[in-house]
Amino acid sequence: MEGGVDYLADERKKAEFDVQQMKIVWAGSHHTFEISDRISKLVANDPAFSKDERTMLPRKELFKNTLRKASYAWKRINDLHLSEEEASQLRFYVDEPAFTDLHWGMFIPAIKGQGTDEQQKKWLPLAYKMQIIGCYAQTELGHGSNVQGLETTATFDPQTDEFVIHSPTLTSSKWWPGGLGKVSTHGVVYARLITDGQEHGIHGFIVQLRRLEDHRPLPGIIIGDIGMKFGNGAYNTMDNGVLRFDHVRIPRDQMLMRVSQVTRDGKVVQSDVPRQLVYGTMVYVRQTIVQDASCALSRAVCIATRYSAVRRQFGSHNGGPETQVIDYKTQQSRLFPLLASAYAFRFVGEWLKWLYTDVTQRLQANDFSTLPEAHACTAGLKSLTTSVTADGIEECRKLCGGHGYLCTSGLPELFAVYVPACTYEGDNIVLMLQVARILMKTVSQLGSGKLPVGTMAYMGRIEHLLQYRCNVQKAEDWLNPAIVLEAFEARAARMSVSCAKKLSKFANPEEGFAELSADLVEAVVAHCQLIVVSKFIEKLQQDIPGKGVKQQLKVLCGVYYLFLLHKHQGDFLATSCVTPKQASLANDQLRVLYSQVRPNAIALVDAFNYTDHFLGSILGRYDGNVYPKLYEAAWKDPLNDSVVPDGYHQYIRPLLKQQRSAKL
Ligand SMILES: CCCCCCCC/C=C\CCCCCC(=O)SCCNC(=O)CCNC(=O)[C@H](O)C(C)(C)COP(=O)(O)OP(=O)(O)OC[C@H]1O[C@@H](n2cnc3c(N)ncnc32)[C@H](O)[C@@H]1OP(=O)(O)O
Ligand SMILES: Cc1cc2nc3c(=O)[nH]c(=O)nc-3n(C[C@H](O)[C@H](O)[C@H](O)COP(=O)(O)OP(=O)(O)OC[C@H]3O[C@@H](n4cnc5c(N)ncnc54)[C@H](O)[C@@H]3O)c2cc1C
Repeated sequence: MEGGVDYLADERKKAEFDVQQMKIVWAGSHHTFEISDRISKLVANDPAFSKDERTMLPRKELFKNTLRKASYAWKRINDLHLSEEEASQLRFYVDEPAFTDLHWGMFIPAIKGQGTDEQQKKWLPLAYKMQIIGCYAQTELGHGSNVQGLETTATFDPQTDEFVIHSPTLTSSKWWPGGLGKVSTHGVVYARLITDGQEHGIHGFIVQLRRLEDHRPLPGIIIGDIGMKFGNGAYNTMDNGVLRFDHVRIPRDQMLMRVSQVTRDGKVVQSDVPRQLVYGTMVYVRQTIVQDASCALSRAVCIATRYSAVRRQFGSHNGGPETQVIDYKTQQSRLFPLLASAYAFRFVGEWLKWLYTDVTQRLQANDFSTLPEAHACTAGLKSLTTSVTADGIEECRKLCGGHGYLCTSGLPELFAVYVPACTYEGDNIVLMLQVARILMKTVSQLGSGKLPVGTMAYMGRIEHLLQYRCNVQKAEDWLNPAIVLEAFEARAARMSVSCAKKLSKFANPEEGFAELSADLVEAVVAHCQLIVVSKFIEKLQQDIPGKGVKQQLKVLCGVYYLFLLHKHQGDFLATSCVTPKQASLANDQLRVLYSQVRPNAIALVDAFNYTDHFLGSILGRYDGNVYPKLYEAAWKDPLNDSVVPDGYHQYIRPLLKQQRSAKL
């Protein structure tokens, strides 16, 4: 803090709860708090990880700088003998998208999830030591969402016991994989398996792309970066790549063979694991993306909340200070639901991580029963949380007024880095439609005696939910979690049943599904919101120590669900889950909760425990010393290097001269 002055000190004194305990709740445990606190400070205090000039660097310099940081980070990880968990926290706090994200986040998980024990033994040690660097090369120029439509071929040649990897068309060029453009030596490449003239669907293959000696592409491989992306700095630190194969040969044992094997004589043998495991890496990453959503949203909310307490406009009485913009009810009604959503996503992310771990353990024991639930939850929650987060970051920018538009606010870059999360790892609408299929299947099986499980279990009480009447009579009734859960369950169930009824009127179900897809997406949103609300409520049933901590979380949970109820009151009214009077009472209660959040708002964002380095925002500085720092930063812009700009003599002077002579 500059000169030890904390301009937000008065705000911090207002807190009605133990912030240190809330930090532990946010982190998930004492252990994770200790690691993230120590590692974030380690990164923040190391000038080699500075981010100050990132948005001003030309692409080549920006990229080289990312390589420098990634290599330095790797050195620190080794020098300090960091554990896997600490190393991953270090990469997180370096806060710069890089090839390492895909190496650790997709290449290694793909080999772990789809490789046989033998393949894992061969490739993982090399990858763990970064003696090879890998990417996840699935998407092509012509197809991303439709994985079955990929065109790259892997044709088995029994003569040589090899696969021939080939890009038969321009549209079969791999396009987008992160780390591919300039760095990766290897890729898990997804291709259409062909043996003996027959197609056997999409499979993953480990393919070496560049020579380890001089980094040049191997024969038959064309490889490069796909070009600048949205925003300054932002995701341009990543070398998203293009890749073409001209009959590139790899040994047979480089097909990832956990799901299917190709024998020496070219026979395809299916294991007893489901084919969908080929998509397993995507399930894993979607789960991490939900956790990442709470990080990105909390970061934007932290900036907007602190700045809203610093910023004053209007309302001065007798020469006194003007009103802090955070005290405007409209500001609160835009900001506090996002604050509550950040907490909600944190807890649902925690739960999803548990679900994923559980599914993985079951898969190892050949129990595949929970795979559809894992697919539905990761797909649906990835879509819901990334959409809300992307919109939320932009809302936070607006909440910061004009200064939010400056790169030094940190918000434009955060938005630009974050917004592709709505597209990568599955376009949000495409994924919602996957969940819609599962929902419709669940509804259609309701009469069959097969009870729905997991997050769909509420559908098992369909009779009751279709007859349900909400019995809220006064505003405080909306603080009763049981009432809220039933209202959300009834809304989700009724929307699904309504879609299923309409669907049954179509002779061709696929045509019906396409025709009703917009309604189906709305039903999926209702279902996923129910999951988030229910996991928040479950969290509150745990023992949460610390003065006032649980109470604050109750308030935030209330803000989260009552805001959703208010925003989607059309759904709740149209499905007769609430009456107009009850919806109005919900909104009354929401306003009460906003006023309870207000004194705690700064402490609630302090609980994220973000360093100023990580936040990367003058508006979000911990000490609230915004104006002098904004003023200082302006002078550091390269445009201010000279008083008279380059180009003056060429363009401005002749213009001014011409106007003067015209006047004369
Ligand atoms: C703090 C943590 C920090 C970490 C931060 C992480 C952030 C990372 C940051 C940056 C990294 C960015 C990485 C981005 C990488 C990528 O984008 S990789 C490419 C991702 N591509 C996609 O996601 C493609 C999306 N498309 C698909 O997933 C599928 O093609 C499809 C599901 C849309 C359709 O597939 P299709 O084969 O046509 O399937 P269907 O016929 O519809 O379904 C057949 C059955 O399979 C079930 N199913 C589908 N997918 C899965 C799955 N993933 N898992 C399990 N099961 C699945 C589906 O329900 C059907 O089941 P039934 O037969 O029972 O009906
Ligand atoms: C920053 C970034 C990083 C990426 N990294 C990687 C990577 O490392 N490896 C990799 O393999 N890929 C990567 N990708 C690719 C990414 O996974 C795909 O772009 C993504 O899956 C979306 O597919 P698409 O581009 O084919 O979109 P499209 O499917 O072409 O989507 C276009 C539009 O069509 C709509 N649409 C498509 N199908 C349907 C349907 N059935 N019903 C209704 N609407 C539909 C979509 O909603 C969307 O509005 C990355 C992408 C980005 C942006």
